[in-house]
This record gives sequence, C-alpha cells and structure tokens, in this order.
Amino acid sequence: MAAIEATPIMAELDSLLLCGSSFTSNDPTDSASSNSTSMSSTPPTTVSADSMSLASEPDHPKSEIATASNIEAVITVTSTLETEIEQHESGQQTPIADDAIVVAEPPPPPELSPASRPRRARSSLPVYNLSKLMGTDVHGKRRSKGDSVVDKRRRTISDGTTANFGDLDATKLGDALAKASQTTKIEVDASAGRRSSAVLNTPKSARIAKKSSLSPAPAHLTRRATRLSGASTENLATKLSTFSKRGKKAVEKGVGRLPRELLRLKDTNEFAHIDTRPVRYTVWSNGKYIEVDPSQETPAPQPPRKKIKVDENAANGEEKPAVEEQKAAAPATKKPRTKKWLEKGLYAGQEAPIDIFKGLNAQEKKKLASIPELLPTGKPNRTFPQPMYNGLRMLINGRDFKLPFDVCHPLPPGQPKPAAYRTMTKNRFVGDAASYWKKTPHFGDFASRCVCQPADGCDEDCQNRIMLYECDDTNCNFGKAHCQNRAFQDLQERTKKGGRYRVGVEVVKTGDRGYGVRSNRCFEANQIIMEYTGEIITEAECERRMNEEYKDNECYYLMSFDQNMIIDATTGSIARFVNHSCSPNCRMIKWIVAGQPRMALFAGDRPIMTGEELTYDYNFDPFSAKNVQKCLCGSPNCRGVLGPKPKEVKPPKPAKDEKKTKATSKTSKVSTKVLSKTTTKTSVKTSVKTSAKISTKRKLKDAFEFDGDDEEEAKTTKKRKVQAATGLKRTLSSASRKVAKGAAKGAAKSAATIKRSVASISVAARKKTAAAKMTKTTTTKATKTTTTVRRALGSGAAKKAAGKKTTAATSTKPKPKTAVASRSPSLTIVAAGSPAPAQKEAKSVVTTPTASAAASKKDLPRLTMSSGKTSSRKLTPSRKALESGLLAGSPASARSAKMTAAAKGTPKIKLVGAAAN
Ligand SMILES: C[S@@+](CC[C@H](N)C(=O)[O-])C[C@H]1O[C@@H](n2cnc3c(N)ncnc32)[C@H](O)[C@@H]1O
Repeated sequence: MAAIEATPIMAELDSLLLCGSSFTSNDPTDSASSNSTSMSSTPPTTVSADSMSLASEPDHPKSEIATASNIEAVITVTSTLETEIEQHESGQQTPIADDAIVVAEPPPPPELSPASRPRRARSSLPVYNLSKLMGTDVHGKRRSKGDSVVDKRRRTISDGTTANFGDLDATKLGDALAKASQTTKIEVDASAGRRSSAVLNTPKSARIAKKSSLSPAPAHLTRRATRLSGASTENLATKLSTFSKRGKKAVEKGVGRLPRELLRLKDTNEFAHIDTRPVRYTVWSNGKYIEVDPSQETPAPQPPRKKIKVDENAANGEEKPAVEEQKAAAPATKKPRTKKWLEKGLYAGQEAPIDIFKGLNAQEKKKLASIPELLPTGKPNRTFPQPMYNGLRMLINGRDFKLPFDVCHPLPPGQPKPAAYRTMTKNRFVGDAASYWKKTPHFGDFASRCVCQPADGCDEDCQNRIMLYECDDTNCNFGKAHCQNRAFQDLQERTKKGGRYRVGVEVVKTGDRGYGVRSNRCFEANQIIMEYTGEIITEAECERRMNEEYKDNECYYLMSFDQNMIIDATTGSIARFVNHSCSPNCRMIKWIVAGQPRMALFAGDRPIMTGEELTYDYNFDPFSAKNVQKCLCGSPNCRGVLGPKPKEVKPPKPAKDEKKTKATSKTSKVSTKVLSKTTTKTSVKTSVKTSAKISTKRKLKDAFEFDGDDEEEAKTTKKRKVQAATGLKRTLSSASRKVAKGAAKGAAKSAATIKRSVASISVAARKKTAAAKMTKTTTTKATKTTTTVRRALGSGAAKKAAGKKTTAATSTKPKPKTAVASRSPSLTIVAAGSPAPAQKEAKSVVTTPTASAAASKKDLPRLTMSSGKTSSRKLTPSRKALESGLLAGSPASARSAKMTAAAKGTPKIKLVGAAAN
C-alpha cells in the first residue's frame, strides 16, 4: 500500500469527518503508519453520506454554518486504485487490502492542532449534512421525484469502491477536489464518473496517469476495485462499533431510516448481489445518476470465438476472399475413416474341405455320419472355418472340459493329509509271490486277435473288450489310433506328465469315514480313473502281515487280486483311500493288460463331476459279525453295513418257497437236476454239472446262481443269502460252513483265519487268537476244501493243484489253470457296485472300455459269497463270481462261442454271461 501524503489536508477536513472514527490520528509522527493502519483497519462506512447527513441534521445545526467553499476536502483514496493500476501496468498481483475512502473533514478549529487533538474528540465531531452544504437538499428525496433506481447500478461508498459524494454538487466537489488534489495529488474525475489518479510525482505514477487519461479504466479493474471494496457490505453493527459515542447516537437515530433507504434498492440486482452485466462505476451527483458514456467504457472482453463459420464469413464480403484463400490453402477434406475388417486371418487360404471325411479316421467318420448337423451341405462352412480340420474333429470327438478346480472346488486350507506312506505306481511282487506267480497265465489267451474291423475301433463288440483284455499290438489288428480298448495305456499317457488335473484325483478328509478320494476333473462314464497298485503278496504273507504288522491298524488296504494273491496297497496308489458306497459312482475292475492282471478304478455308468467323492462298492465280506462295520455312505439305498451285495437285502421269499428251497438244497443231486433244467447246454455248464456231483451243496447252489434265467432258483439262493446276511454272523462260503459245522473246531478257526487274511479292508476287530491257533491240520483241511471247490468248478488243472502237497502256504500256491480262470472277468463285474445296465444300454455307451464290462456285469451271475477257501476275500469280487467267470468266462469258450455265432450269421456273443445263459 502506498502511503499517501494526506496528513495536512486531513487536518483541514477533520471537521468534515463523516465516518470512520477510527480513522487514524493526525499525529504527524505517525502519519504514514497511521494512514496505513486506518486504511487497512477502518472499514468504509455502509452508511451513505446522504443518510448520515440526514441523521445528523437535527443534532448538528453547526453543520449549516459550513459551506462548500470552505470545504477542503481531503480525499484519501486508498492505494487500492493506485495499486490496481500499478498491477495492471506491471501485471503483478499484490494484495490490496484497503478500500477507497473518501473522507471530507471540516477544517479543524484553529485552536486545535490536528496533531494534538485527541482522537476521541475528533470522533465526536458533528457530521455535516453535505446535501445542505452542497445546496442539493432542495431536491428532496429521489424517489419522491420519480427517480427510478431499479435499473441503475448504484455504487456507494458502502460498496467501497467509489467515492460516493452523495449530495455534493459535482462542480463544487470538483473544485474542492481540485484544491485537494494539489495536496493529495489525487484526482477524482467526478464528471466522468471515473477516478483518475493524478498520480504521485513519480515516473511510474506519471505513466499511469497518462495511460488512464488515454483510455478509460479497464472494466476488470473497475470491477476489481468494486469487489475489493466489498467490505462495504459489512453490517451496520460493525460500523457502529467504530463510532464514537455521539456518532453512534447519531447513527442510531438514522437507523430508523435505513430500511427505507434500503427499500429503494431492494428490487435491484445489486441488492440481491446479482451481477448481470459488467460493473461500472456510477456517479451520483446531486442525487441523480450520472450516465457514463458507454463509448468511453472499455468493452467487456469477448470470449474467444472457437470457430468462424464459413457461412458467416461468406456473409461478410470483406472477409470472403480471405476465407477463400484459406480454403484453397487448406488440404482436401479427409474422407471418413472406415474400419477395416480382416476377412481372413491365420488360416487364410484354407478352404473348407470338399471331402469332409478326408483326414478322419474310421471311428471319426462313423461318428460324423451320425451327426447330421456336421454333414456337408454343399456350401463351404464359413461359420466354422478355421482350423476346419481340427475343428471338425473336435466337434466330432468333443473333449474333456473342466474349469480350473482351484476356482470351482478349492479345498479349504489346512487340509489334513494322511500319514506319510510310500506310493507305488506299479504292482510289485513281494516275497514268494514272484516265484509263485505264473508269468504267462493269460498269455495263451492272446493267441488269437480280436476280429474287429478298423471302423469298429474295438468298440463294445471287441472280444478282447468283452473278456476284459486290453488290446495291444499282440492281440489287436489296429494301432492305438483306431483302437479304443486301451484304457490302461490311456491312463498312463494321461498321468505321465503328472499334475493334479492329469492325475485327476486327490485325497480328502471326510467327516466320518477317514480319508477319501475325490475327483479333480470330470470323467466320462466308464472312463478309467486310476489304477489300484500295491504289493502283490501271497495269502501266507498277507496273514503274516495282518498278525504282525497290521495288528494295530484300523484300516487294511488288502484286496484279492489274481492267482490267489493279494494286493496290499498299504504301499501303493492312492486308490486305497477310495471309500465304500452302496450307491457308488465307480467300479473296481480287473483287466488283463499285456498278459498281466491289473486293477483299476473306473467311472460308473454316469459321468463324474469335478469334486465328487469317488466310491465303489466293496462288496465287503465281513467274515464275522464282529467285523461288521456300519456303513456311512449316506445313500438312500444304503445297506447299513459294509456288507455283501444288494442281492442279500432283497425281501425274503414266502415260507413255501423257502421250504421248497430248503428241500432243493438238501442234496446236490436235486440241485444238479435243477441246474440241468434251467441252464443252457454250454460246455461250461456241463462241466459245472459234472463237477457239482462232487461238490458241496452250497457250491451247487452257488452254481445255480450263475444262471440268471432260473428265477426260482435264484430266488431260492437269494433267500438263503438273506438269511445268512440277516444274522450278520458269518457270511461264509459253503466250504467255510462245512468246516464250521462238520469239521473240528480248529478247522473252523483255521478257515476263519484264512478268510480274514485275505479279507482285506478295514476289519475292525481281528481275531488274533484264531490266526494264532491255525494248525497244519486245519490248513490241510481247508486246502482240501479248496481243492474240492476247484474241482467243482470244472478245472482240470485244479486237480493237479489240489493234488499237490499242501502246507499252510498251500492255499497261496498258484494253480496254473485255475489261475487262468480266476482272472475271470466276473471279478470286475462283481466288484462293480452300481446296478448293471441293460446290455442295450451298454451299447449306447459305446467306445468306452468299461461299457462291455457293464454289460457283462448284467449277464454274468452276481454272486456274493465264495465257496472256496478264498471266499475270505472281502473287498474284491466274490469268489463265486470268479468261479462263474471261470465257468463261463474263459477266453477259449468265449472265443469259440463268438466264432460259432459269427459263423452262423448271428449277432456276436456279447458277453460271457450270455454264453452262460
Ligand atoms: C480302504 S479304507 C478307505 C480309506 C479309509 N477311509 C482311510 O481313511 O484310510 C476302508 C475303510 O474306510 C472306512 N470306510 C470306507 N467306506 C466307508 C463307509 N461307507 N462307511 C463307513 N466307513 C467306511 C472303513 O473304516 C473301512 O474299513
């Protein structure tokens, strides 16, 4: 803020002080600072001089003495204006804090020096009625004269920007100002309604003055000054607080008129603080508004026009040539950009194959022919153009699809893991098993190849498939590309690289059944899932382990395998963790792969979704009521216990039938007759009948069960089964019963021990004493029983095996020919837990390895209890089923039957069971 040399003139006009009692003292000692202070601290009054004069009129008659000529107005204009002008010049923006104040003070009394007069005294000086002094009071009120102030923008000193001279006559005021300007060096161009700074006597001020004289004050400056003086809107209380006591009284008297004064302005935009047009300084002279020449006003800056329209330019004749020049100079108008689409991409040039079957193998052609939607229509298929070959193949074959299981079925963190155990991906012989194992028990079965055509792809009609032989180069006429009967090879390829998805299964902790296995991916119906591998041990070794190594175990992972040997999966694959269910979704099936038996878990008749727990029916033989375990599978048809197959839970027959059954089962001869009546004339069954004469009754009854056509006999058998199962005491084979009934107590114990040894899984309570009491004698008896069984099954080789001297390990001795029979497909069938589908249904499942197995399950007898020594098997397919396989399922018989049927032009024999029928 610039200091203004106003002290002397202020002293003169002290008496004319209208307001601002806080105006700085006139003490020359602090003139500069006091001025500065006053300018900054003293707000401009909101009370117009006019009103003030009116208010003070009655109280201050002395004011009438004063005349305009005596007034030497000291106009103190704050440095606001000057500063703004300077800023406008220099482009700087410095804070401007003070307002323009025009103060007219009466000349001080001669006796009082302005410097010595106390401020209090000064502030109490009377306020002069300027209108009277100026002689304008005769005009009366403006409103009464019809003046309208609606459209007049009135800036008063209360607005802080303009020196509102109230009723001062412009001429007189101009004289006074001219006089004052000699001292203050500040001009007020009242006639023009503008102020001009005569500027201090400095080059800068001269420059400013020159500029301001040449051009009117910029509008923005004007506006700026107005706004900066906005402190004028301070309320009256603030103003009054600055007055002295007398001043306050004077104002308070005039307050009553304030509303009236304000009422004049209430309908103005200004009153409502609405700025509708650039603010201009207005000057009121003699109570009238002085129009400002608009030409002298700086036009408000127009916002830059963004674009000049061509039409407007055309309308303007002067600018037209220029526009045309611009047009000519401008480049040609760009065409609108059009999006370019790639019509062909990576596979451009590959046209849809004319021969749609080209490149497809036989099976794919066959499938394609069955999908009319994919057959060629004559038009190139552009909706599925690339890669058309693989795309077509994919459409035909489909592919496994699975969302990442981590997304869909994440296991909660912190899953418990089973205790460390050794895994084994291949079966391994342990102990004597290797020496007893016949290297080529099934090898002779591969003497002939399947008779499939390439187009068949070794589907459900493949005899290898029917016999549960996996095709390979030795027994199949086609390579893998055309053969679909290579499940174990597929499994090996799938899991070779590892990975959770390829392996497809993982161990999970179930709520009440210990660990279990769930799928990590989807599986098709009958698709191979995982192999059950472990150590192949003899029955003797199994017995030893159970008595010694596993005696404290809660679970056993033993499964009857082949050649009277056992797979101990305690060291093996995770398939051992698969739990039992009475409504399973999987089957445990034994196949012959490259001449060797292998067990694997296959999906059931329906696909398996990701996250499902995998289960199969143990067909569990508890051996003893003590070993019966409660089943917690939770399926609607749960049998309640981990017991044998559903056959035994069927409703019992009426009493008559039961009696008849009992009568029928009394002698083997009767049974044989029944058998001869009801069974077909197959050589297999003939052998059964022959052998049945020397077998036990139980065996014959079991043999009847092979015949699915003999309903009555089957019911009879079922009845007996039900009785046995209801008691849950001993679901023993006939051989075991015989031992239990007729043989010595020790023999029974021995048989029981043998059963348990093979029985396998999760025998909750073990008979330690029975195993310990096993004697050579009882073992021999049991062996004899076994021998008898094998004779009854018609295996000539069994005689040789039985004739051999037996020991405790005799029961584990491999029996070459019987072993061939013991690998029977029925094993897989019985092991399968889900209900067997009709054979026709199995056909519809086509191309999956286990489809035929499912069909064979239907046709083959489903026997639960074994009749021989090895009936002690629990988890595996029952002995009897094995025997049925032996009877009806030998590869030779099946092949011969198939060949015969083929020679007769009849449909191929599908299953071994069909032969049995
Ligand atoms: C081969 S193990 C299966 C894996 C076993 N859950 C584990 O944790 O190791 C068989 C045992 O699992 C249990 N188990 C399997 N399925 C069952 C079921 N449906 N109900 C009750 N227990 C079952 C029984 O204790 C049975 O002896």
